[in-house]
Amino acid sequence: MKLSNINCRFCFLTWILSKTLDWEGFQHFAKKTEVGEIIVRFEKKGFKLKALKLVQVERSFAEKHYEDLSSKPFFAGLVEYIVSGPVVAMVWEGKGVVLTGRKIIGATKPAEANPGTIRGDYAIDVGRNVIHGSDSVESAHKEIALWFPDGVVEWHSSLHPWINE
Ligand SMILES: Nc1ncnc2c1ncn2[C@@H]1O[C@H](COP(=O)(O)OP(=O)(O)OP(=O)(O)O)[C@@H](O)[C@H]1O
Repeated sequence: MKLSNINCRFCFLTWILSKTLDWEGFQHFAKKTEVGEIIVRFEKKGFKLKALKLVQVERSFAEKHYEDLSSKPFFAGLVEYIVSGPVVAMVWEGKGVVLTGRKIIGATKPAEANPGTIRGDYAIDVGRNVIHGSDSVESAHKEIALWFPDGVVEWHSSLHPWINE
């Protein structure tokens, strides 16, 4: 499936980071933060899941993903965090999903994130803020191409007319 088939005005890439190094740790994290619960937040809103995978990210891949932040003092720690365990990468589609998705995720600093947002509910430290979301349609295009080079899944939801005007 070619990315050009997607209306990327509505594309959004997000992932959930594990907190510890091993799989057991990830399961603990998943239990603590309920990865499924996080997915449900996007589903309940009415967004459509277009791709999902669990991956152990290579350091070079993490550096590529965060290349725009390479001059930041926290860059090394950020890369360390993302490679420290498996990552759940997802593509969500829907009207305004980039903007709304970032509201669902909450402010970068969990202390400033409202309760009810993912970071407000599941995180404390900025360097462990659990989840990432593309900050613009342009970066969503870039990130989807990086994370899902084979494309995403095109499917039709029977709920579409009940959610969208
Ligand atoms: N001062 C900081 N100290 C440690 N880590 C930070 C700091 N600022 C940002 N980060 C980490 O770098 C990530 C990317 O920072 P950015 O400024 O792009 O924030 P963001 O757009 O809210 O986050 P994201 O792109 O991950 O959704 C943040 O999500 C956070 O994990």
